[in-house]
Amino acid sequence: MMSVTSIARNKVLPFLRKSTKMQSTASLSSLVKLEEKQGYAVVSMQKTPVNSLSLEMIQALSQSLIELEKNKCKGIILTSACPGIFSAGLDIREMYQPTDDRLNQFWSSLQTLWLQLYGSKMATVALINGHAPAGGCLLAMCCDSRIMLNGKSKIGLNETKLGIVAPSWFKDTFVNTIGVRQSERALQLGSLFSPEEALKIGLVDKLVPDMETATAVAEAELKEFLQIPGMARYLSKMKIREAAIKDLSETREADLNQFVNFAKTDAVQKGLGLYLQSLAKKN
Ligand SMILES: CCCCC/C=C\C/C=C\CC/C=C/CC(=O)SCCNC(=O)CCNC(=O)[C@H](O)C(C)(C)COP(=O)(O)OP(=O)(O)OC[C@H]1O[C@@H](n2cnc3c(N)ncnc32)[C@H](O)[C@@H]1OP(=O)(O)O
Repeated sequence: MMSVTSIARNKVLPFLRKSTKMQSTASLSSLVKLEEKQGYAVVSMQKTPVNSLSLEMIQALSQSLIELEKNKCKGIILTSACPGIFSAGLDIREMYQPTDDRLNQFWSSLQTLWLQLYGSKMATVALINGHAPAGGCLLAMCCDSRIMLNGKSKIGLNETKLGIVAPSWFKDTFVNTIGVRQSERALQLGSLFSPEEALKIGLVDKLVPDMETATAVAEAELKEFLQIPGMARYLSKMKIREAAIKDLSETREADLNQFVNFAKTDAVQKGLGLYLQSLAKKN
């Protein structure tokens, strides 16, 4: 007879059967630092300067989650070692003038990472210690709780500002976090929120004034989640998330084709080129 655990796993984790070509652990460890603490781990993204999510970075995060779950880790704090930046989101250079093979691997790896983190059995807290636009915001929203450092940083799904569209599973994650009306408005406008605004709409759960407080608050938050019986906590989380997870699990190929076709259109390529130029001009 199947246990509750295996039923849950079969129901929401079918993506784990699909393997993507992974880099060796050694070559990925320079991008993500894992610090094991008592009963949990701190996962620090350390791809300078802005933790952009390149193919290698996405795979490094995926690999870290696989290893932590294999080691029966119960919870993580996801944060950044890059000053002032949580993550600048997807590496725009991966989408600009790409080769077909790399673009396919890039998107497929991102799908896998989302399925892993959004559907993780571990308790997950994002310590957002800097900017978190687009894919950076997505990573944070995959966690169970978000603690953000107060200050000048911004968080949100700003895709439309780049002339691109957040895919359905980004939208689903957003809606599950802040609700339909706020998502509809913010997705269209590509809104980036200050920490205070993000707190007000429920995009983050707590603000902290400095890093020392941030670490203590993130640890306390994680411990609160870990005090709940693990299976009850996980299955409750899945009640909210499983429809979105099932949807992407069943439509990965179509979602990949839609992304690749969309990303390669002249309009998108032109928009991404101009956006990259505008980032470079800043410096
Ligand atoms: C029709 C139906 C369609 C259905 C839909 C189908 C498919 C969907 C298709 C597409 C969806 C794709 C989804 C994308 C989500 C994303 O994540 S897109 C990325 C969005 N990210 C951003 O807009 C952030 C851009 N960066 C910044 O705003 C700033 O860099 C910062 C994060 C606020 C930090 O500022 P700071 O001043 O500290 O640093 P710099 O700006 O000087 O940057 C340093 C350095 O890093 C480079 N860089 C920054 N961000 C990125 C990035 N995201 N990717 C790659 N490179 C980045 C920047 O260019 C600088 O480089 P340098 O000049 O060489 O030093």
